[in-house]
Amino acid sequence: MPTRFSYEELTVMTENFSKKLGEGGFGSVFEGIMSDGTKLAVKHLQGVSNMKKSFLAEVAAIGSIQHVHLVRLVGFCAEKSHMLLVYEYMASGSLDRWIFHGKHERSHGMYGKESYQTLPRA
Ligand SMILES: Nc1ncnc2c1ncn2[C@@H]1O[C@H](COP(=O)(O)OP(=O)(O)OP(=O)(O)O)[C@@H](O)[C@H]1O
Repeated sequence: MPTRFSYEELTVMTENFSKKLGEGGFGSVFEGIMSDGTKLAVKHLQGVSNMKKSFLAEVAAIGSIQHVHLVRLVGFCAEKSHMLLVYEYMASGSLDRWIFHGKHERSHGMYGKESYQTLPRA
């Protein structure tokens, strides 16, 4: 099961949500670092404050999935109206970039060998 973090812990891990990685359909994603140095992606969900029950059910379902080709849900936070998801950090960027442009860009050598090798987990 994923770890339950307090909002305070995630605020510390993301240095007050200061490093934005991107923006998704449900809110912004921020870089976080755990005390052991592990990098994380913290997704701060917006407009879901009345969905706490479904949120927790989803977390339990997604949190039980572990697959080499899927980004792992490390933890979550559901505190008052704050709902956040904590994922392992993916260094290769957005999946759409790989789906729509990956082949073309790779063939032109825009990504290093290392990025190419991480493709199955991107
Ligand atoms: N695990 C991650 N590691 C690193 N960056 C991430 C991670 N998850 C998301 N991001 C960054 O945050 C951006 C938004 O991600 P998010 O998953 O919220 O959006 P999305 O897939 O575009 O849309 P949706 O919210 O509809 O799923 C991504 O494009 C990426 O740059």
